[in-house]
Amino acid sequence: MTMAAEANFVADPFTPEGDTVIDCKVDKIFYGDFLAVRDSVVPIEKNKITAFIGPSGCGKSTVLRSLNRMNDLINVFRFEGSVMYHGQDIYAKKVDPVVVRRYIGMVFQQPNPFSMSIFDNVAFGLRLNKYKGDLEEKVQKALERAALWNEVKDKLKNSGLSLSGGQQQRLCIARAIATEPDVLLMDEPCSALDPIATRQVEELMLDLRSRFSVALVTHNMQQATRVGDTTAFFSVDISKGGRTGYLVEMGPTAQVFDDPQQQLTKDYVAGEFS
Ligand SMILES: Nc1ncnc2c1ncn2[C@@H]1O[C@H](COP(=O)(O)OP(=O)(O)OP(=O)(O)O)[C@@H](O)[C@H]1O
Repeated sequence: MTMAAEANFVADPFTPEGDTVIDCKVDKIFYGDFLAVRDSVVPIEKNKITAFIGPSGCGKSTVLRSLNRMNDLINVFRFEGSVMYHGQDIYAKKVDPVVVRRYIGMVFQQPNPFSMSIFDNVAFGLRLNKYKGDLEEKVQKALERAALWNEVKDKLKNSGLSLSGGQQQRLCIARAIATEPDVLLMDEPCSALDPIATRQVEELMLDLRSRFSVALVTHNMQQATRVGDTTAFFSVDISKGGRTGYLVEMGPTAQVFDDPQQQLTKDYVAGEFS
């Protein structure tokens, strides 16, 4: 693809075969005057893992964080387009972003347990939501689903910060799923973990897929092929002197990696640029 073509390029929209939970259409995303992402249609499918890949600065995290209005916390952020969650526009005026995040939860790059006990970490969102049922049962279930229960069941009163990095990330996943969100956004959840902990979190993602729909930002192409059902490849358009991210290609992971439709995707998955 030539630079001139790249400047006007808009990816063919990907139409999944199954149900979608989020239909995201980015026209433009700005930070102040800076156009960070343009023209990207990114559906998130039900009970699948959608991996976002692409070179640094192409807007993967920006798009991911737009899916639950996490970027609203940045005052120069501006979103033009629509994010429909089960048909409801999450950017509509009457919508409370705190409620959006109850349905669309988030796990961050650095494990960030709160400075409180393992139990209280997992119970945090439930208490916030004034959960009236059996808290202990809920906490146990979330820790079991996060594949952490057996390692922590005898030390639930210990600080979450006393756990290893991989355990801390699974604790954060338990905290995120305890309130039973519908969608989990994961922003490079393994980048601070060693290979063994990474494997555990990847297996966990594959398990969680039966209950949740997952959107995952990853730098690691092998990770996208191991866990991604669908892959969205973004690139950065530098042709007009800016650095604007845009979607190049989206489809079933096997197709994006083995039979990419765009030359840019071919080069990227072949490791010819990063
Ligand atoms: N809070 C912010 N204020 C201003 N610009 C920002 C902000 N966050 C991100 N950007 C810019 O938006 C662009 C996209 O950033 P983003 O973090 O979404 O990319 P990314 O593909 O996730 O990158 P990486 O792989 O390096 O994490 C970059 O040029 C970045 O500098």
